[in-house]
Amino acid sequence: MSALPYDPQRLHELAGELIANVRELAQLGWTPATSSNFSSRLDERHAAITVSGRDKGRLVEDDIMVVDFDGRAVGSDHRPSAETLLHTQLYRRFPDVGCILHTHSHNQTVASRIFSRSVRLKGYELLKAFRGNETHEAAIELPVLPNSQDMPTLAAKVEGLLDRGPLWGYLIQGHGLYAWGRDMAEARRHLDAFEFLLGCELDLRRITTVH
Ligand SMILES: CSCCC(=O)C(=O)COP(=O)(O)O
Ligand SMILES: [Zn+2]
Repeated sequence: MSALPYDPQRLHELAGELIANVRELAQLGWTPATSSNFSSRLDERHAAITVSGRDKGRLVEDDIMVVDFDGRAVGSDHRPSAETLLHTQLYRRFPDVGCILHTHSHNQTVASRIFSRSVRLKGYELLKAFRGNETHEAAIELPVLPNSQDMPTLAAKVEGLLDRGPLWGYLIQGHGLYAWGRDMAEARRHLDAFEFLLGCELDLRRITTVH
C-alpha cells in the first residue's frame, strides 16, 4: 500500500506519455530554452506537471512531479512549473480536462505579438480538429492575453475568457500558447491545429503585405 494520496502507477504511466509527447514537441522547436510546461490530470485532486526550469527536450521521469489543485507540491521537494496556476485552474473548473500543453513555438510567439486581443480563425477545413466543431464554416476566436509575471492576474483574465464560452486554448502576448483537451491525444490535436492555423494566418499576412 502506498502512503501517497495518488496512484503511483498512474503517475508512472502519465509521466511516460508526457515525456514521449514533450520530446516530440521539443524536436519541433516548440520548447526553446527550457520554456513551456505540460501536465496531465492524475485524479480528481492531483495533476502530474513538469518541474520548473527543466530542459523540455531532455525530460526524464524526475522532471515530472505531482501538485494538488491548489498548486502545492505533493510527495516532492521540486518546484512545480512557475505557471502551475494556469493548469490547475482548468482542472478545477472542467472535470473533463485531462491534459494541458503550453508551448513557445516561433509561430505562436510571433502571432501573439502581431494580433491584439484575438486571432480569428475562419474558412479552414482544419477547424474541425477542435472538439465539438463539425464544420469548416464556423469561426474560432483564439484570444490573446497580455503577458504578466503575476499568475493570479493572468489566471483571473483566463477565468473571464472561460466565462464567455467554449475555448480550446489561448495565446499570451510575446509568450506562447496554452491548449488543452480531455486527454493527451485531444490536447495534441488542438495544439497542432492551432500551430498550423497560426502559421497560415502569418503567411497570409505576409502575402497580403507584399502584394
Ligand atoms: C525560460 S521560459 C520562461 C518561463 C516560461 O514561460 C515557461 O513556460 C517555463 O516555465 P517553467 O517554470 O514551467 O519551466
Ligand atoms: Zn511559458
